[in-house]
Amino acid sequence: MLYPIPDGTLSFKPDWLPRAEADELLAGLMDSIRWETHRIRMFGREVDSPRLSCWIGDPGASYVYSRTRFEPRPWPAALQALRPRIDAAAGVVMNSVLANLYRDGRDAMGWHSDDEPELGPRPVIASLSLGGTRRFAFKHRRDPTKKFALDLPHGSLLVMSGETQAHWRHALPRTTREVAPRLNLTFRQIKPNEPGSFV
Ligand SMILES: O=C(O)CCC(=O)C(=O)O
Ligand SMILES: [Fe+2]
Repeated sequence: MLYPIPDGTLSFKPDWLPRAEADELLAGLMDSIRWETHRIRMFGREVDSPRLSCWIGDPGASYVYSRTRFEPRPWPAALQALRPRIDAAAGVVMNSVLANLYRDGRDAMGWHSDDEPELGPRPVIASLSLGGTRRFAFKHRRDPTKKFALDLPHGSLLVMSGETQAHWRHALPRTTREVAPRLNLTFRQIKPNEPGSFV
């Protein structure tokens, strides 16, 4: 269903993936993804990102993030099987996914927009959440008084499209609450011919 916001397009399905399937996918991906600590640039310094990650995609779908180029790892079978349903829900064909594992409430992601050149203008990003519910926050880029947040439960799908990345930043803040580990998958379409990417 549409989640109305100014200057962007969000669609949110809290129970997109049936419970049993979400449970099975979470367990399978915990084991089959090669989790690593990505290095990111913060205030001009390289630091470990506060989460585990893996860049997965079709050959050639490489991605520059925080000035580091990531070559994609191959799709685990369980994710490969899910691709047609993600594509159908998002209305575009995805060729890559950033997997993030937030081990506890101290793991987080800072404010950013997914506006890298290789995503092209008005990117469609489909975010599937598995595991512990965490709060996902939005803040308008020009008017920080415009802000909101939504809880992303196990099996939910959030699709960000239209002008969302151009006008909003988003973050997954830390929390002091007891939270179960959370696995998030942001499916993307890398455009091989956009400046910034290489094939
Ligand atoms: O974990 C999340 O829900 C957000 C991840 C995210 O923003 C990203 O991968 O770009
Ligand atoms: Fe993001």
